Amino acid sequence: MGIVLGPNRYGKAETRVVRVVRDGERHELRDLNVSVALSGDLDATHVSGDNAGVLPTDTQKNTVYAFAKEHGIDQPEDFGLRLARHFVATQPTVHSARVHIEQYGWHRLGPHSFQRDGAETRTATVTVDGAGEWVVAGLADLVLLNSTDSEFWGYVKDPYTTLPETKDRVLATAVSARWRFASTTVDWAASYAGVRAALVAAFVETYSYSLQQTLYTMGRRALEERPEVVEVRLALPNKHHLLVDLSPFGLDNPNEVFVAADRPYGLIEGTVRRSDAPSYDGAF
Ligand SMILES: O=c1[nH]c(=O)c2[nH]c(=O)[nH]c2[nH]1
Repeated sequence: MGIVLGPNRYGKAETRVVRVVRDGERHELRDLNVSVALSGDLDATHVSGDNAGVLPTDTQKNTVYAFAKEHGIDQPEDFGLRLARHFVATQPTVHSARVHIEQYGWHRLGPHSFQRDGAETRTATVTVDGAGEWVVAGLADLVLLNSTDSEFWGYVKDPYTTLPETKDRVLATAVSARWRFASTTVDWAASYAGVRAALVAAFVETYSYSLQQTLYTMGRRALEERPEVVEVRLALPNKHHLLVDLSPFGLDNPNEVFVAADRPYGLIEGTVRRSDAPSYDGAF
């Protein structure tokens, strides 16, 4: 009984590309997850390890980033067609290219501020104990992004530091916030809307030198605008957007094409509270 190679394909899956179009103050944002799968005359690499016909998946990923810069991203169908045609037209061994794209929706909060569609959750935690009644409201997975007005520099450099300083970066986070009330007689709906609006406004309006600074301004603004709230606890993952080096392809990249890295990520956590209202861990 003989053994033969059956159907096969290969490619780079889930290239996360974020394209910012900078039209002066007003930016546009495209956020895609691109998966490429190529097939054709690829028996040799499987059967004997001869890679002469293999376009590396790393090259496929680079092509996604380079095309995002050179041609921009308008409709995902057009972007997919451009990529798929390119692989089939330029690689003699590739007879079929399948490009699957997920586009994440964002809506505008300001000229260069955006909120990811969907995903957001409202939470409520109630505790009744010997010390009293406590209500903590919150939200999770509120994904926000500023495509400019964020710097990060002046930090410690030790022998293991490689991070370049930046005067202009993308700042993005998935806000997890929980806030404690002074009493149990509150207009919960109005309060929730007010705290949420304060958190979002502070994120959008803060010119940021660190996510830590943004965290503090968010908590502070919620407390300033909502007297019924005494303590805000925030957890802000730094959803890193890393600038892609397009110079090997003769392309510049003035903060336009980014890798949206999912892990590892910085996690910035902090409490902002009224000085006359001590934290009460039992409520959270
Ligand atoms: O806003 C930031 N805070 C940090 O502490 C940090 N660390 C890092 O690598 N990048 C960032 N960004």
